[in-house]
Amino acid sequence: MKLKLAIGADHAGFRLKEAVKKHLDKRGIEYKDFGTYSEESCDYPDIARDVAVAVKNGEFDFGILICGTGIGISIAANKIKGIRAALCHDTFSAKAARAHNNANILAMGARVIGEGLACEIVDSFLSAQFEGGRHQRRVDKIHEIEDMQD
Ligand SMILES: O=C(CO)[C@H](O)[C@H](O)COP(=O)(O)O
Repeated sequence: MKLKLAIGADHAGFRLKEAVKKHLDKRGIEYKDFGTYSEESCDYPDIARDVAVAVKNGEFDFGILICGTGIGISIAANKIKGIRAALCHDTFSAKAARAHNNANILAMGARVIGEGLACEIVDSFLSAQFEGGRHQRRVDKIHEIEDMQD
């Protein structure tokens, strides 16, 4: 299956986003860059919203979001119904985020990890498969909680 990704970052994540894009280019993985496009200060919820909505609408298989810590941008993305954004700073968590949580967005903090590790985390996230079974039941329960808010 040919993957299509949505990628976005705030000003703090801009440089790491560019490094991850280069890595995706090398791997021949298609993506759309939702910005930001410079290190000029901006607000991470704006980027999180655009990427999360595009992933939720099925335009992309997965999203990648980067801010300084990865915290704000993942919190914001998780406000979109159907989004399971996972903040990962190690490859084990990135793999588990897909295998157990069926995460559809990977979030990272550019002020926390370097480019090499970030690219390995992206690879781990993209190569893992959701295992279903008991994990599906738990993911369903997450979305039941979401539905309680309507
Ligand atoms: O990590 C972040 C949110 O979780 C932001 O990137 C960070 O808060 C931006 O800070 P500043 O405006 O001081 O560069």
